[in-house]
Amino acid sequence: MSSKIRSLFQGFRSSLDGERGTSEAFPGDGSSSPATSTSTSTHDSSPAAIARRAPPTPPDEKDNHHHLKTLQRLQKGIPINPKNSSSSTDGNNHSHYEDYENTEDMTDAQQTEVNGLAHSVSHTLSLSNSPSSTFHSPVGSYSSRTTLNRPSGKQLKPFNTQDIKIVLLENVNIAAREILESQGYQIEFHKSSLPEDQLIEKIRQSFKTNRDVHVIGIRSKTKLSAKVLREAKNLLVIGCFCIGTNQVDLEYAAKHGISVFNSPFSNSRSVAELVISEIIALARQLGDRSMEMHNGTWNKISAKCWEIRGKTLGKFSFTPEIISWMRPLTKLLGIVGYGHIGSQLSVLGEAMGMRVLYYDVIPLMALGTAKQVPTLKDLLEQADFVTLHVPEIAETKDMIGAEQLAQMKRGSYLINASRGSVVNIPALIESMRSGHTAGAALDVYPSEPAANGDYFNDTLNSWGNDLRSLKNLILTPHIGGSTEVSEAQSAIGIEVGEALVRYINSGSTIGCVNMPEVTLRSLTLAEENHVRVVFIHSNRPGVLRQVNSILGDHNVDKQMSDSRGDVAYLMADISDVNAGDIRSLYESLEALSCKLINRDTHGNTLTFFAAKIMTRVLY
Ligand SMILES: NC(=O)C1=CN([C@@H]2O[C@H](COP(=O)(O)OP(=O)(O)OC[C@H]3O[C@@H](n4cnc5c(N)ncnc54)[C@H](O)[C@@H]3O)[C@@H](O)[C@H]2O)C=CC1
Ligand SMILES: O=C(O)C(=O)COP(=O)(O)O
Repeated sequence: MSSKIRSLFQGFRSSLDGERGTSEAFPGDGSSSPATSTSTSTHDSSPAAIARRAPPTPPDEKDNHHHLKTLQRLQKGIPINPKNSSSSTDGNNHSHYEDYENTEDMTDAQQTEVNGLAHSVSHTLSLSNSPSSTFHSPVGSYSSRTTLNRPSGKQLKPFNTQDIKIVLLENVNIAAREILESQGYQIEFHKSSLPEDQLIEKIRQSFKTNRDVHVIGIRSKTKLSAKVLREAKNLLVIGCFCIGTNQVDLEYAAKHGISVFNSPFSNSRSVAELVISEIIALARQLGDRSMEMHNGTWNKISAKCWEIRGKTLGKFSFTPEIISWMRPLTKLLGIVGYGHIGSQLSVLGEAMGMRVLYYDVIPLMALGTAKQVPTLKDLLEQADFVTLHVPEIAETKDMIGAEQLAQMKRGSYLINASRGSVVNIPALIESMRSGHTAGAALDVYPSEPAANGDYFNDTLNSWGNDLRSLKNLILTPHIGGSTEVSEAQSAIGIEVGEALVRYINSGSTIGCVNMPEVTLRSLTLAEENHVRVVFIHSNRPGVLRQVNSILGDHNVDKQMSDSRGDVAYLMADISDVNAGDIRSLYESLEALSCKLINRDTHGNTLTFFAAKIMTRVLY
């Protein structure tokens, strides 16, 4: 990368850092765009047509220079011409973007150009939104973003699901929609989430066919319970266009051969930055001062307002005793859950002069001078700010209740941007009313509305109005990951969109959260009579023997199999398969079952156990 490009990019980053404002649109936001649209791509997705497509030409530095210029102009609200942005420097363009505060308000075509620029810049310069993006990253998950742009081997096509039909909910970013449409898949797009009964109805009616949905794409609101999944008889895969996957019944999905993908860290930095802003805002009671000013009240006070940095020692030299005496004056940040978000926060907190302690259920390498503590209690007793970054699982439900709040120091603060179920809200209200907890910031709630509107009251959660009445309590509508244009939302769209395409077209489960991770190198164009078999089955003895006896009629070139709990995933590339063989191969695998002994409470019972969960043949 030339130094010119690098310095341009640095300028671009600092302009982002300095000028970014975030907001999120949902239905009810007055947007005039239709809430639902169905698009049927006219692309020819046959293997031959796909193979004919030329691989994309990588943009050269000149293009980067231009893209960066354009992005800088977008960030500054300077008009550019979406049809011919290369002429944007002449100052004579009439902007299609200038009135928009964010791309949620843009048309799809305008978002497309912005995302395209961002995607192109980030791919070409190998940029990451997150300085420590490889930390804890699952194999292949982040680097996989570039895979679709590489010239690859033969593009496979599912045998028994020719027309892939996708329902996208919760305003999934345009970047994802483009990736999926470019494959010729059909997409039904919805801006908001749907409650269970409506979702079931939607699945039943989608694409005017009977439950013919192959892919569902959601964010954090849509609950894909067993009841909902049971209706989606043809579902192959779920894309969670977010980090959390607690909204999906992962076990039910796996047992029915439905793979689930998420974006493990594309919005981690966005959450960490929001938390940093909240730490300062709580320490200075910014929320209250701002609210007072909005109501016309000037209330200049310094009582119970603090800096968060460590106390500087200035030019004087102090004895170690004095230094250790001064250390407690440094504000201590306590991070619960030191994963992608927690560890980002650790770096940012230290950069602002805070000391960092963290608690996690597994031993993790400390970044900087942060220290892991053995128990949650150790952390709660010492930290001035406690911030929660754990997943929603049984162990984290009500993790912070009355007992834990009492263990926290008097005058300390609590921040929750993980999941609403992690904090017992009535206990927090009590602790704040008593003055024990000096302030809190909540981004997530046990029940959250499916769309934007006047929903934050006692109807949704019984204590909604109690929360609204509390001082020094920052309430945000689950916006931790809500940044866009080359940041969280478009990055997530690209990452999950590409994972879905890889899964549908090649069966690869790399990055999957509920299946074993299995992949094989691509088939080449020269391998004409080769097909790929994906067989998801119960993890029981004897199944592989039966599968291999079916595959054995052909030549098994390569094979990989792995299991996760009760479910096993086998992928095999076999050759010498004529077009006419594909159906019988598929049907033999579909019919596969094996005999097992199941014991009931009264003794031994001989039963037949169906081994097959799902068969896919890709050719
Ligand atoms: N507010 C928002 O918009 C967003 C919220 N989130 C939430 O934040 C959560 C954390 O995200 P990441 O850092 O990316 O997840 P991660 O999986 O990278 O890290 C979670 C960490 O929590 C630890 N952990 C699990 N159970 C624990 C327990 N009982 N006690 C202590 N530590 C425990 C894990 O070992 C892991 O290190 C997500 O699961 C999601 O629910 C994520 C993104 C955006
Ligand atoms: O990524 C996550 O887990 C989040 O909580 C963000 O959710 P969202 O995409 O904003 O609904």
